Amino acid sequence: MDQLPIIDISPLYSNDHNAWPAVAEQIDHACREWGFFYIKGHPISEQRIESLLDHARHFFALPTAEKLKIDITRTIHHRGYGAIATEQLDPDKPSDLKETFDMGLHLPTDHPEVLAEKPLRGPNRHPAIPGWESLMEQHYRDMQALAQTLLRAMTLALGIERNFFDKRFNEPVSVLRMIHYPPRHTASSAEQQGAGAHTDYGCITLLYQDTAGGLQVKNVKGQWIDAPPIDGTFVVNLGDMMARWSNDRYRSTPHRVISPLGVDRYSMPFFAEPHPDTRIECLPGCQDAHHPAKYPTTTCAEFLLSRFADTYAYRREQEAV
Ligand SMILES: O=C(O)CCC(=O)C(=O)O
Ligand SMILES: [Fe+2]
Repeated sequence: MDQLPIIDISPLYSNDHNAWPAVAEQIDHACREWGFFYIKGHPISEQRIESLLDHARHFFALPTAEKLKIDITRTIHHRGYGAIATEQLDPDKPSDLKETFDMGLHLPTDHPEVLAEKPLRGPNRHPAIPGWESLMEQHYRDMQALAQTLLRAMTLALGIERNFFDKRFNEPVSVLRMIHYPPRHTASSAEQQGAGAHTDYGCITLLYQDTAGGLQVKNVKGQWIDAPPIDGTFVVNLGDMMARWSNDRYRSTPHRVISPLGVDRYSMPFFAEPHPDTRIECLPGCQDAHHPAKYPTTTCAEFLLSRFADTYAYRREQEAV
């Protein structure tokens, strides 16, 4: 148990639907054993990734005042720039040494859900970098499609209808994030983590990481193991909402990022989450007389908001007033 599985998902993109069960079985196994795996054979091109990395380097190198024009803490929509130490994923450690850019499904200001001030709904806030907005919006759509392909494969093992997730991921609250981890300069500052130990909140996360390394995953024995960068892959992991949905058949596994020594690190997670009103209740195939439903029903938005409040001090303050 010291190496994460690597799953070739290219059969999911062939016309031969007989090829699906073998991939679905590998995914199901990885979700039960690890809650973490790599995928290769996905349709996101290397050229796309290079372009995203160029844009990320450009954006994070801007003066702080410029980045703060889209400060995430000054909007109710949870989009834009999060400065260093905005998040503290591990409450027992210093705040995270990272800066972030978040975007979601763009809903215009006259959309009924935005007018009604529904949490997590709203317009995106992009920096004024030529080509940025179209690149990011296209990548958001492509990552959403990739996530839904994986979810469709998961339905085979979960014993639910093939379009179960597709129906619930209409107008999703998925988030595409770019992260810059500045280097720590001495080995003695190991306490300072890029991202403190945490589990993800949502359903399924698809992570691109560059070549710097530093991502670690807790295995079932409680040991931290490296999840090193592997060319052409995404790291996939499940979050707490999927653990609840599946009645803990699938694991939401703790992970963290050790700040890189002497180099910058860039990563891009895509957090796939359903429509905010989706009821998160034990899937029919995940309960029986011996395994009753463990968790009360919640909704996607209710659950995510409660978890955000744990991570962001500014959100706790907003809720207190
Ligand atoms: O940057 C990474 O490699 C992981 C980030 C992460 O775990 C998160 O943002 O939830
Ligand atoms: Fe995470």
